[in-house]
Amino acid sequence: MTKPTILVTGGAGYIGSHAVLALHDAGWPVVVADNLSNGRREAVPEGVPLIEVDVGDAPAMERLLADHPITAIMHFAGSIVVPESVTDPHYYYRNNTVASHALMGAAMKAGVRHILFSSTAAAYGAPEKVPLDEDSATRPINPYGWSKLMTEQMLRDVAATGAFNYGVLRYFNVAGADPEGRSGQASKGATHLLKVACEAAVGKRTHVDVFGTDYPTPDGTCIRDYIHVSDLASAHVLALEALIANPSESFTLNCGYGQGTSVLEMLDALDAVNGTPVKRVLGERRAGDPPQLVASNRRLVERLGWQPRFADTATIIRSALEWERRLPS
Ligand SMILES: NC(=O)c1ccc[n+]([C@@H]2O[C@H](COP(=O)([O-])OP(=O)(O)OC[C@H]3O[C@@H](n4cnc5c(N)ncnc54)[C@H](O)[C@@H]3O)[C@@H](O)[C@H]2O)c1
Ligand SMILES: O=c1ccn([C@@H]2O[C@H](COP(=O)(O)OP(=O)(O)O[C@H]3O[C@H](CO)[C@@H](O)[C@H](O)[C@H]3O)[C@@H](O)[C@H]2O)c(=O)[nH]1
Repeated sequence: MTKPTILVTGGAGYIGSHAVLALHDAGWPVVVADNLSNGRREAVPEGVPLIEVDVGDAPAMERLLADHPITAIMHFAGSIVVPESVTDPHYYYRNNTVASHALMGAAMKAGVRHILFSSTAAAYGAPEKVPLDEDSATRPINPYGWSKLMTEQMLRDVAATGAFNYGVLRYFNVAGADPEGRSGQASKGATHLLKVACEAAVGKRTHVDVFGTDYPTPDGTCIRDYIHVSDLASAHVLALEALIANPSESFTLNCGYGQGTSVLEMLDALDAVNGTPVKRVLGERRAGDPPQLVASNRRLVERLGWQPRFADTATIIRSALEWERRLPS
């Protein structure tokens, strides 16, 4: 039986492109909507239509949804850098919350039945204890987290009217690259720890700054739960199948492995994989960083039957490093 067509917003970006690969590999017809503000045309596989459009442009999205028979939307498009959200909150609310509102309106007009949304561990703020389950308090400490949490709330309220069902996936720190080398993180001026560290490891940067060494953690640096992007992509395919199979049910699920790694542990692990140490410069804290974020993934595993394949930190690092070596400067 032919599978229904899925619209992937932000499908030319890092995580979205891996979801497109996972969908494509599993035989789902896909259409990508991306304004290429941080995405790359080459990240979209041949044969997958890429429509260059801003998801906040409601009339344009209505036209797109009239032109393509879309059953479900995976909504990745948005702005992603926590400290940037602190310096330019207005932009973050516009590109994340307001644009999602516009997309939702277009989806309702077109009768789209399912929406899967990229949310974030930043919704939990600076939790006192980890691991975090989905019922943990949501008190963001930066505008990025709020911009996503507000979108979650809109989805919840609109879905309650019966317009569609939704899945909210709260990703913890996404890292690594497609094991087959077809995609990876490629944006210029990247700020994510492993990406920056891999750039330093292959000589594209001189060093890695360690932002803060006085956090209340064992080695003083922030702890995060790094999840391989391809394991996250497979969670998306399972979540999509669940939304379609149970149209009256919506869900919110953490996506992480439940293992915390500090900044220094990550850099040590990279040095071990790479064989030569990357220069570290210990510095001040960065704005908006919570000390630790670690997921409980019990609900994701139980509800979707998710089985991660790349949870080993060295595996994540190896894939990121291989991708970085092949990526032109
Ligand atoms: N990377 C992480 O660790 C992480 C963690 C939690 C949540 N997320 C969320 O996952 C999603 C994807 O993140 P990513 O890391 O792949 O980032 P990315 O920047 O690589 O991908 C985002 C894509 O969306 C596009 N885009 C941005 N604004 C748009 C708009 N208004 N209209 C159309 N396209 C637009 C960009 O061009 C880009 O291709 C984001 O919503 C992000 O908030 C990421
Ligand atoms: O050059 C760097 C970059 C980062 N860090 C630290 O490394 C940790 C992780 O930072 P980063 O990789 O930038 O990710 P986060 O700020 O934790 O945010 C990511 O992870 C969140 C979920 O936890 C997502 O919501 C965000 O979109 C995504 O950018 C933080 O303690 C940073 O201070 C450094 O010390 N040096």
